[in-house]
Amino acid sequence: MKEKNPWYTPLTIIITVIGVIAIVALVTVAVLQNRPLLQKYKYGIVLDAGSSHTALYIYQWPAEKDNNTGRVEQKHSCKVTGKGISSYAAQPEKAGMSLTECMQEAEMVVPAKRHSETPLYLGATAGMRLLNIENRSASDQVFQAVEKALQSFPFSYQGARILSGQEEGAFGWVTVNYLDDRLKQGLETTGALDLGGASTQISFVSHDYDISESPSNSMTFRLYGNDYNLYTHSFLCYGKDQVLRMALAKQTQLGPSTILDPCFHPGYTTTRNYSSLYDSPCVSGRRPREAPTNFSHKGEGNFTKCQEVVKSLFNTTACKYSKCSFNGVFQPPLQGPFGAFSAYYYVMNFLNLTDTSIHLETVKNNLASYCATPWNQIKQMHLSNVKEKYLAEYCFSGTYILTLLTEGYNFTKETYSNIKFIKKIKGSDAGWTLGYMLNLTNMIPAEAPDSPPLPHAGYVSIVTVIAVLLFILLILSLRPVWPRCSKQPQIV
Ligand SMILES: Nc1ccn([C@@H]2O[C@H](COP(=O)(O)OP(=O)(O)O)[C@@H](O)[C@H]2O)c(=O)n1
Ligand SMILES: [Ca+2]
Repeated sequence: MKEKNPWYTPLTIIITVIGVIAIVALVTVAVLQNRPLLQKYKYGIVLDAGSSHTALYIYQWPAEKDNNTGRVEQKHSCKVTGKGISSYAAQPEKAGMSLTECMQEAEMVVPAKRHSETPLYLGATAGMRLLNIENRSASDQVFQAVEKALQSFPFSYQGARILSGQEEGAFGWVTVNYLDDRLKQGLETTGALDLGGASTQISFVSHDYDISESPSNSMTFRLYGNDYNLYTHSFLCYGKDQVLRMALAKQTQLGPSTILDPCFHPGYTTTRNYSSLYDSPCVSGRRPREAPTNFSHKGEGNFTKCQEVVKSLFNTTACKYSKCSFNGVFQPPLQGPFGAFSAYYYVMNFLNLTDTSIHLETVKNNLASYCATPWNQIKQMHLSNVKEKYLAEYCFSGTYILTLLTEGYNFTKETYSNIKFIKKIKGSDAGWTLGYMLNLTNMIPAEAPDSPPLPHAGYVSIVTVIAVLLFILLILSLRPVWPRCSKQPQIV
């Protein structure tokens, strides 16, 4: 008689079928549940309300990783037409209205279903700091108008405020080092140099120095499990537009109706208005008595003399600390590489001077010959692509940048090459906005995130193998009779 195969009982067949279905279901759930959500992003919007203009930045990051490992990147930027919000002091509603176009662009860029969860921040810098000093109620009204405008959009509005100089400097440093992947990996950090129109910031980590010498210049962070003692300072009125005012004001004190300015090209001549020159807390103390309404501003094109004028705006004598930059401000010795962005980049890029491996003397000589170039020639070469107002000021701005770096911050001909003039890092603009958003959304954890114990594929494989093993075990334990064998089988 043919022996009946004991495996072919109805019970084992049913169990096998159920088991196979269960395993398939288990693996499918494991795969679906943990599948990386491709192309799903979250968004954040930051408005940088600078002294000269406002810019909107949209950031995005993978939706499932917002808290630790996800990389935040700039998705879009929009430059608001017109001047900075502080210029609307006399008609605040227009400050709000000026933002409309860029905000509408943001509505298009951020997918509609993410609008309501997308945080929206506005941070104002030195232009509003100055307006706040000069006219508190005008600054409040500008913020009210801006707030009203921003709240009319479908995003999650998180407020508009003036950043302190320390915040502006520190968040710029966070941005640069985050984008360079230096924080997560605990690498040596890069210092940040930011030049605006109304203020300028320097921030760097100095290891072997006691930053507590000047507590107002120090910020401590714990990021990804590493501690940082950051030195940071913001010089109000030392952005390039306010420094130009100070330089002009200094020179008008000598002869009130005409200035022969070494920082402008030979042949340059324009009529300027005294009231608008002195319309800033940075210069209001210098207003000459009995000044005429206008003065004539003529260019001389002399780099060396221009440097003397700029140097005279730095007080390098008074210092109550072990070491100072200028104006009695503490600064530890410079350390490590530096990234110089915003107006540092715009100016040096226009002047073709972004290569810092070139000897500092050569850089100065090149700038000197640019400054000495007659204004007509400069206009012929560049007026087609650069606004006249900007074009006229590059000699001054270049001279200011070199003087600030060397006489102000004490970069030498040896350390000058540690500076890199940058605009973007991996597609995102260098500036304080990204660092500000990362901080406010808690996207940089204090401790290093635990890396997942297994990659996704490994997890799915292990679940599958274990399920199959359990299933085999179940079948074996339920087998009716073990054929031609009296001993228990051994499972290997
Ligand atoms: N393409 C550009 C854009 C801005 N800039 C200058 O960069 C500076 C930006 O300063 P900002 O508006 O951020 O002012 P702060 O509030 O940072 O002091 C201004 O002096 C602008 O004139 C430039 O030189 N070229
Ligand atoms: Ca700025």
